[in-house]
Amino acid sequence: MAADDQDRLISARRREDDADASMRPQALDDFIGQQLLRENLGVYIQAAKARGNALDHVLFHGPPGLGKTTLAQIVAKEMGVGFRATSGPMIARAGDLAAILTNLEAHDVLFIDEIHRLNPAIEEVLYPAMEDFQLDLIIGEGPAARSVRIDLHPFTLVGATTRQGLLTRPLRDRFGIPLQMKFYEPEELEAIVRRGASVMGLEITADGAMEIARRSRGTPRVAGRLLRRVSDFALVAKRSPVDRHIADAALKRLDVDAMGLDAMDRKYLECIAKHYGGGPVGVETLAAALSEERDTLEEVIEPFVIQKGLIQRTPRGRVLSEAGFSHLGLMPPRRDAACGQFDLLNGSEGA
Ligand SMILES: Nc1ncnc2c1ncn2[C@@H]1O[C@H](COP(=O)(O)OP(=O)(O)OP(=O)(O)O)[C@@H](O)[C@H]1O
Ligand SMILES: [Mg+2]
Repeated sequence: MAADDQDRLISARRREDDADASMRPQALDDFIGQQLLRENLGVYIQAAKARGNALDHVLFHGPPGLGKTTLAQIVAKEMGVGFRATSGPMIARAGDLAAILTNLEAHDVLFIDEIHRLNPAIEEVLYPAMEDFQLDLIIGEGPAARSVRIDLHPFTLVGATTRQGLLTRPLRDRFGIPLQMKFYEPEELEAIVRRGASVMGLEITADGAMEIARRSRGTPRVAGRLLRRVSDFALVAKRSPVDRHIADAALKRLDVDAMGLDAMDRKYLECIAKHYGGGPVGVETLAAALSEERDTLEEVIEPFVIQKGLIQRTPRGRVLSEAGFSHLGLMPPRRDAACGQFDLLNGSEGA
């Protein structure tokens, strides 16, 4: 992991700090944004409760910081059941999973974060547990080994992943309710910023909240962090309420640009523009050039810059779009229509 990863607002590494926890909405109705997903989930929960069943297994997938963990907790609260949380890399042995599963009460939610990082041997144990609420365990070793079957209470597995593509097919297929999280609209983030400000007891104007919202990478976690930093600048500068000017000044000092890209995002775009003539360039090459992990590029940086149309992912690698060049203040090179390559006319240094 690169040294400057510590300074990033979001990263591939988990960071559920206390500040995050205090801002978590507690009920489906308090959860802002993801409207369709939220409405559908509400229906499934209501129906499961009406039937007296455990909710079917739910998989949340999408970029970091969009509210997967928050929604998992809300599912348990709305169902009125217990909540147990673990993560893929934390479950080292089949016995660990067995201990967790046998301790669940009827209809409980078991939350497995980073479920794409589950060890394959443990996934095998999970399949019958998810499908038939049964656990098949091998006890003992060698000729004395025998298998035992344990019945489990019906439970709901809630999985979260930033990389749906890395989930094995059999695991993915066992989730009755796969839900994709999307980046948030500025208006939704504005509401989240206002709500956060009121939790913090901070006065903020509508345009101040909107300024932070627009520059939050479509991500509530980023909005929360930017709000806390802006609040620090405002406090020290003795400025209240927080308005657009103080927000803008603070965000500039945090090196967050008008579109919400941070220094690392821009370094990524500049690398493609200046060292690879706008691409195509493979993700491994980029990761090496930037001294970043490939996962960080794919999970954290690329989803947002792709959504913004700044780069395109092609079979031959990443390509900076015209919008990407102009965001960097560079002239987009002329594209050779025949092969879809950029030619290195202006300013680009080439590889
Ligand atoms: N819709 C929302 N409304 C208000 N706050 C939100 C919303 N979604 C997320 N948050 C806040 O954003 C922060 C991050 O959310 P959460 O931890 O649920 O994200 P995540 O998708 O689980 O991220 P990761 O993939 O990194 O685990 C939390 O502080 C949470 O309170
Ligand atoms: Mg999470």
